Amino acid sequence: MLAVQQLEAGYGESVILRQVTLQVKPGQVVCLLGRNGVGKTTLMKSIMGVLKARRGTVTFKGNDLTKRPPGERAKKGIGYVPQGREIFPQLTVFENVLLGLEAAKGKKRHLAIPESAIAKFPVLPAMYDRRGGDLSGGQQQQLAFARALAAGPELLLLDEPCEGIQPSIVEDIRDVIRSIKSGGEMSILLAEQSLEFVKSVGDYFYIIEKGSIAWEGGLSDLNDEVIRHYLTV
Ligand SMILES: Nc1ncnc2c1ncn2[C@@H]1O[C@H](COP(=O)(O)OP(=O)(O)OP(=O)(O)O)[C@@H](O)[C@H]1O
Repeated sequence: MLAVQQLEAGYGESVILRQVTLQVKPGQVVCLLGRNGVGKTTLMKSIMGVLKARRGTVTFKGNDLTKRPPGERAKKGIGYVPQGREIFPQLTVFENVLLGLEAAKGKKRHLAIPESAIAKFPVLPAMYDRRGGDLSGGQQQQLAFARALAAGPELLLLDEPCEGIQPSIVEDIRDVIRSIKSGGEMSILLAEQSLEFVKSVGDYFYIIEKGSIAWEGGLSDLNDEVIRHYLTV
């Protein structure tokens, strides 16, 4: 479904990602692990097209999207929940969710937020008229998640969704990921620091070190030695 081949990306003079190759298959939850600053967010941005690839390719459902802008990737079915959430603080919760839908489907007169996106976050409708910026961090995370789901993506990029979030909302997010997974119709690429969390939802794991894939494997391969070697700080 998603194939990243030999990707190189960076900022200004500095090259951050080198020869990154990974795959996400239909229905899979694939996790990106790695210590702080190794390039997980840079990879997410490159897949979404927010950051241009310098070399290599990003292919989604057989289409080469490497040179395509983020809006076109969204229309093709890639949803993105960025690190730090990036909701619009001055807009209402409703408008924020609607923007996700518009981004992917184009402006239409009678856009309606799909029930399926909101049903996963039942706290949101009661907050529709509140400004996004007035929500707690956890509520904003749920809003960013719902905004991405509103577009009906086939692949969801989730960048550290649990970072700085209160435990009850982390549990909600875990439940949403599990329900998406059991639905089998969406794939997820998840960057997350919490090992406990990724182990509870992930099917396949990539560990990044200094901008390159240093290890990959299934849940049973992600043993204490691998964790000590690549992930312990
Ligand atoms: N806008 C930017 N301009 C220049 N350098 C950047 C920029 N964003 C990130 N970097 C650098 O790129 C490297 C990789 O950062 P990135 O945010 O991708 O790592 P990460 O694995 O997501 O880290 P974390 O887990 O802390 O979020 C870091 O050295 C960082 O300082």
